[in-house]
Amino acid sequence: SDKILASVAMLFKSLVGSACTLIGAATALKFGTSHTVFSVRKTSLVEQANMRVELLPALSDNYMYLLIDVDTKEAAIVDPVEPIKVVEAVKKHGVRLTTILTTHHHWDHASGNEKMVKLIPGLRVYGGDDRVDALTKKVTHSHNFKLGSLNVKCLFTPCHTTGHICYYVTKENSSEPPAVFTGDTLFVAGCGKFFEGTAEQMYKALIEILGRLPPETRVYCGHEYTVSNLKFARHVEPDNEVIQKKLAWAKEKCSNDEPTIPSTLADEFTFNPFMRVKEKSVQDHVKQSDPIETMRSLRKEKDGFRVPKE
Ligand SMILES: C[C@@H](O)C(=O)SC[C@H](NC(=O)CC[C@H](N)C(=O)O)C(=O)NCC(=O)O
Repeated sequence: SDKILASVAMLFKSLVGSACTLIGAATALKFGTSHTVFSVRKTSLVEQANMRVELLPALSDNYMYLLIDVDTKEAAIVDPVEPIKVVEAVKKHGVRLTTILTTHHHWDHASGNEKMVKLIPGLRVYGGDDRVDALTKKVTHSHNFKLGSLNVKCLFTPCHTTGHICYYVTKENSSEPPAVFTGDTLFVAGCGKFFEGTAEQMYKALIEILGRLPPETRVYCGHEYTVSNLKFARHVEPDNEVIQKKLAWAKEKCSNDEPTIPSTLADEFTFNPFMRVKEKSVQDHVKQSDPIETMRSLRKEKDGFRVPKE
């Protein structure tokens, strides 16, 4: 069952450790031995007149997102790895869930799809990869569809996985910020590992696709990695005060088991080293002068980076 799956995942991740998990230990519940500690992260709601996004923490550091079109009460769920939590949220909001938006095929994002379609038959399951469970609609770059009165545009961002899709959500004639669900392509202050792709692809995804969306676009990513990502960002740019401030803010959020999400694209360009590969300070750190080589070197360095405990 998904409860057993979630428990195994949490046990695994608690042994490995993740930034927020460790910081949240002060308010954490303890399960099993004294070595397996994880926090109970809070849900939170981002409310706009046109759309609502409920952040649903899942496993130890994943996020699922319930996206609601306020006008029609139609909803979509992004990466529903814990289906029971999703059904509860759908009931709480009194919305009609029609759609699953899958960012990529990894189990911690897509393994809830089968159960989700059993619980709510008829769901449309979007994704960009044949490996996505219960897929009903395989999409490619720039595929557009409606969720009630909202427009959803699929952005193909291969690298973490070959079929990764980000979902960009807008509402016509709205002055409110759009949203982008970035899965494991873009994290707050970081990016996904290049499991199935290259630095060239991640450069295209971060700088040429996501980076060209409106700067005010809200970024909803797949994991709560902000604190550990910012510690790496600080290592890359020790003199960047924006990073220091954002890290202090993120630590505070995590110690209260609150999310550091959403961020905005404009903000990412100020503290995310992988979005700052054109900056001299970042290039100097990795002794490169080309943005793509900088991306490659940064990723290699972060893969071996030991996150300081403080
Ligand atoms: C297979 C699936 O679990 C993932 O790809 S998760 C995303 C991946 N996370 C990790 O490797 C876990 C370590 C992580 N650094 C942490 O802070 O806990 C990933 O792409 N991470 C990005 C990174 O920069 O490490």
